[in-house]
Amino acid sequence: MRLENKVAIVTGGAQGLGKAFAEELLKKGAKVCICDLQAAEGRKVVKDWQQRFGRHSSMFVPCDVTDHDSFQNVFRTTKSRLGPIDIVVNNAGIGNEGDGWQRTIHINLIGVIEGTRLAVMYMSKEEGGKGGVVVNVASTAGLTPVFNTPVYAGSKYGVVGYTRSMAANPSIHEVGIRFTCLCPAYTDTTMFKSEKIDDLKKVDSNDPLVQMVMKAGVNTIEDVANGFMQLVETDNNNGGVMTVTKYKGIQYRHGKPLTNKL
Ligand SMILES: NC(=O)C1=CN([C@@H]2O[C@H](COP(=O)(O)OP(=O)(O)OC[C@H]3O[C@@H](n4cnc5c(N)ncnc54)[C@H](O)[C@@H]3O)[C@@H](O)[C@H]2O)C=CC1
Ligand SMILES: CCCCC/C=C\C=C\C(=O)C/C=C\C/C=C\CCCC(=O)O
Repeated sequence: MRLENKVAIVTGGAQGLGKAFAEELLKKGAKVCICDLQAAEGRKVVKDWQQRFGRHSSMFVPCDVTDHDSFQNVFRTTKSRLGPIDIVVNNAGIGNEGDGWQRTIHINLIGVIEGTRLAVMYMSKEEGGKGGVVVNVASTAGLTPVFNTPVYAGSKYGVVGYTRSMAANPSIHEVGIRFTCLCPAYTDTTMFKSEKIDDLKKVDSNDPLVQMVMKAGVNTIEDVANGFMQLVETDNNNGGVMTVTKYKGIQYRHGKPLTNKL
């Protein structure tokens, strides 16, 4: 897909991976709407982008992806201000495990399903849209057991299964949307830093969590953004599940993408 003048929505785009994904799209000439719970940060980021990429390059809409009306408003506003939507990146995610674990499922899995359904409503050729690509951000925790975060891992397994099943639709050519899944391993963002692995390492470098992180390595944000851009720009990867790990780089999992005909 050529990105010049394409219109993208990135959820959870005020910081971390979502912000980096949006910025890479802007560098290639796309127009981007980021949405996020963090309104002040989101507005600040967009103000900077408008100076660097042009006044009409980007916009921020406050949104909680667990709130249907608020999420639908993002799609409505993006279409009316930037034009028909081509790319949807369902990236917003959290890692609550104890009290509040249900919110992890609501944001990480139900929020992604909600965003994908809205993408189909706005982008499907069967609904008068232009087609395009959906990137659902899961994790390697959606492909391999992670003992310390079972709810988070369960939410991400759900994202992988849901996305692959959407891609397996026999009428995919009429829909005209590629459904893809991005699965990074540990990546150096606020979410990862909140795990305080370095502190844990000082106390006990044999701790099983420390061992797991050391084995997997820690991606830079740029490593993952490179994989993201490859997923978006490659036209024949419907159903593709891409992992990005420090020790093996960018790989497609589950063998070949389900169909390469879109
Ligand atoms: N950092 C890591 O090690 C990895 C992260 N991921 C996934 O990548 C995605 C992005 O994570 P990071 O950038 O690391 O995290 P982050 O915590 O830096 O950024 C997440 C963003 O999502 C927003 N957000 C959270 N809940 C929201 C909601 N209900 N509605 C709208 N926005 C909401 C936050 O305000 C924040 O701006 C997540 O889905 C995460 O699970 C996947 C693998 C590894
Ligand atoms: C309560 C959950 C908080 C965790 C949030 C912090 C970081 C998120 C990281 C991930 O999503 C990645 C998680 C696990 C990776 C696990 C193993 C990597 C193995 C890679 C491989 O097998 O190739």
